[in-house]
Amino acid sequence: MIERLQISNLRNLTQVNLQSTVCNVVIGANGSGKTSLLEAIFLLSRGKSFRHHQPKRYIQHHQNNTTVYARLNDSRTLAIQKQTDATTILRLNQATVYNQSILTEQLPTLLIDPSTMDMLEQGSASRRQLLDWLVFHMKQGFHPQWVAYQRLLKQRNSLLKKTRQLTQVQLAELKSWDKGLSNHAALIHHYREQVFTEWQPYFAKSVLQLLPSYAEQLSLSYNAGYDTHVALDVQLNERLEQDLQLGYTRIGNHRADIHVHWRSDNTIDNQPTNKKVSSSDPETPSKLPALKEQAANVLSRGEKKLLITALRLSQLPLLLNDNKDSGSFDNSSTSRATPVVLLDDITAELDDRAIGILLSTLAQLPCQVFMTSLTDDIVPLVNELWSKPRLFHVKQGQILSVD
Ligand SMILES: Nc1ncnc2c1ncn2[C@@H]1O[C@H](COP(=O)(O)OP(=O)(O)OP(=O)(O)O)[C@@H](O)[C@H]1O
Repeated sequence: MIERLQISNLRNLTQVNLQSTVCNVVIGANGSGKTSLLEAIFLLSRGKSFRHHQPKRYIQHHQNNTTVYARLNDSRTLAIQKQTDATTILRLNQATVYNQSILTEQLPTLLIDPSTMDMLEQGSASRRQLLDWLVFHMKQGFHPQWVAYQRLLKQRNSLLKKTRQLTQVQLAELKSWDKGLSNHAALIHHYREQVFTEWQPYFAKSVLQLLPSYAEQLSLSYNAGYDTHVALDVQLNERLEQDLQLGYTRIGNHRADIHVHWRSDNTIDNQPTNKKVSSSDPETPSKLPALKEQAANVLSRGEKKLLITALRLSQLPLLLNDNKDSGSFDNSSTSRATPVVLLDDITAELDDRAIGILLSTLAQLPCQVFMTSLTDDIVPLVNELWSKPRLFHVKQGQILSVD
């Protein structure tokens, strides 16, 4: 859990130094700097912003760098400095580290913000990241495989981009990369599939809480991005001509996706397709044929937000149970940090009932929460759910603790 947070030169946050607790509520007007505070914590955890990829966008104007520092309740310290040319300096317990994943492991952050509310309609990347967030934190072997896969994929794509006609030497090189890709792909898929299977009952439970009328109708599916019954290199070889025309690799783990499906209830499956259904036909069965659709095509905008909240929220108890099972909530130096949940302006996104369910679920879990809000309407509920929440007011980049 973050106990002390220091930020310098991130957007309008020139110097922030605050002491945080389990639940932290940050209240301020539009443009005061609330989201920037969450952005800083996310940056420390993930090495990137959830708003802009280029550091010069979030580094304060006329400054060369931004720094975020956190001291956790077990005295571990984490720090990141991003410079305008994207140079990154990372520190764990004052020692320089060269891999962002080391900080990510120490500080798992889960973000629920307005921009993630479109993930059902967007391309697969944000949904894949949703699954990979869990896989990263639950399966230690995943990240090195993913890094190695990405490296080979990049090499392959740059070759495909360069030429449409491979020389013998290039072909031999490509085949050796494909072999490597195939080995990493099998493991990446294995980890993802395992975690996906464990996730499903948690997702069903969250849907039951947040979208009870859809409890029987919504289900998740995972698409590996290629046919997992055949080795990836065999498929890449078969598709080589197409990939050369496209200039990139069309199939593989980098194309994996998760989908939420909606299925009508009160239905029958296997309705003969040649049978005309008519309500006046005495032979017409009382139930209608089953309908299946992507949930995004059926749910209202508000329901989609609830669904995305259910997807996110369901990940936490799974991760926390996994931590317990793997014995990592002990005092050893390898113990995982408490997950930090970043809720940006949820009152603008969700109705009161959903906010109540979301917050009461979070209050029961061993996680830390930072939430932002335009008004203090949320405070009575927070006071009911958490024993000593901290309240902060933000004004033009100045953050003041209320208590
Ligand atoms: N690179 C930058 N340098 C300095 N200030 C910036 C930079 N980028 C954005 N800002 C300013 O930082 C302020 C804080 O923005 P932020 O998104 O954190 O506000 P917010 O409190 O979350 O607002 P809202 O409630 O409207 O979402 C804005 O006024 C914006 O103009």
